[in-house]
Amino acid sequence: MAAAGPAEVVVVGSCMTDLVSLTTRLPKAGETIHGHKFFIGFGGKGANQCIQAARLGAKTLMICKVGKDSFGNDYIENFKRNGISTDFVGQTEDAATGAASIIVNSEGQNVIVIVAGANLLLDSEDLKRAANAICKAKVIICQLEITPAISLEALKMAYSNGVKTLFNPAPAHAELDPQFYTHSDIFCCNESEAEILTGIPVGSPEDAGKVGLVLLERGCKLVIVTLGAEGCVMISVDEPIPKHVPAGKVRAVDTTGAGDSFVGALAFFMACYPNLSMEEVIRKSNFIASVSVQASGTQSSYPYRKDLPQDLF
Ligand SMILES: Nc1ncnc2c1ncn2[C@@H]1O[C@H](COP(=O)(O)OP(=O)(O)OP(=O)(O)O)[C@@H](O)[C@H]1O
Ligand SMILES: [K+]
Repeated sequence: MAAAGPAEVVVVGSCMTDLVSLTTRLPKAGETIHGHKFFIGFGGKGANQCIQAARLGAKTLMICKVGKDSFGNDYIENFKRNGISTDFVGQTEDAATGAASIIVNSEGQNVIVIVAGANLLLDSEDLKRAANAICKAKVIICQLEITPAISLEALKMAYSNGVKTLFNPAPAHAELDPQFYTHSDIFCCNESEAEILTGIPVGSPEDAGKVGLVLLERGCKLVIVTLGAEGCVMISVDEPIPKHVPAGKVRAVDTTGAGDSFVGALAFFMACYPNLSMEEVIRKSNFIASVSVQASGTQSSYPYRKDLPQDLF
């Protein structure tokens, strides 16, 4: 269980239950087919990032909303098992816990339906109740799987109290409120999000550097563009020359959830090792995320501190 005292990493974001069916092919409209395997997974970008930060040893707190249903109860248990404070996990009767129904065929192609449900009912009142925790955190993480105005409100609350803000604009919206840029200490996106936000297609570290410059001009303090197996590119107001931080070579078996592992690790190292340079924080986060791609599933692939090389800490 987490120790007493304020949480170091606070996440304001989503929880989703993944309902996954494996089939040989995807069904056509109106068709019923039989799959060969079904499993339920814990997902949602906010929760994933919180779980990774907690498994590395940060004192974490989740601010989110689930339904008053069995998926919601199970999700709260999942947070508790990972040592995450659930004081501000609300349960509503007005919507179901967020769910992603996923069908994957034998070629690995998928169709996905997401019903955000209770995630969209997280509101200003919920943030006000958690204001003390937000303002005492070392790092706050927000994404876009809840109502964007609520993410922005949380970022502003944290920013105005000197809490480091880490914003992950996922899933990307082309018309992002410009205040997201000016209230992000760290703005971390992947290649496709980078393209949606800037119109610059990203296929190389050079392209990522161009994106970084555009996002600095929009007001971010430090931009990270993740590049899958290539690691990522960072650029900051203090050092406005793009720097490629490569990831180690590994045998990837399932890259699902790598981006959230990376963001959770970033928050952990920023909160718990404030004297590390950002380049070192990013190098270590690349390593953590590269461990996650060597195991299947999302949260199920996220490493625990005890299983990692101890020179990371
Ligand atoms: N094949 C890989 N080998 C090593 N590291 C990887 C690999 N794929 C991803 N990573 C690590 O994970 C980080 C995030 O990956 P990526 O840029 O693919 O994020 P993403 O597109 O948001 O991922 P996803 O949507 O699959 O969660 C990378 O910066 C890198 O550190
Ligand atoms: K994985």
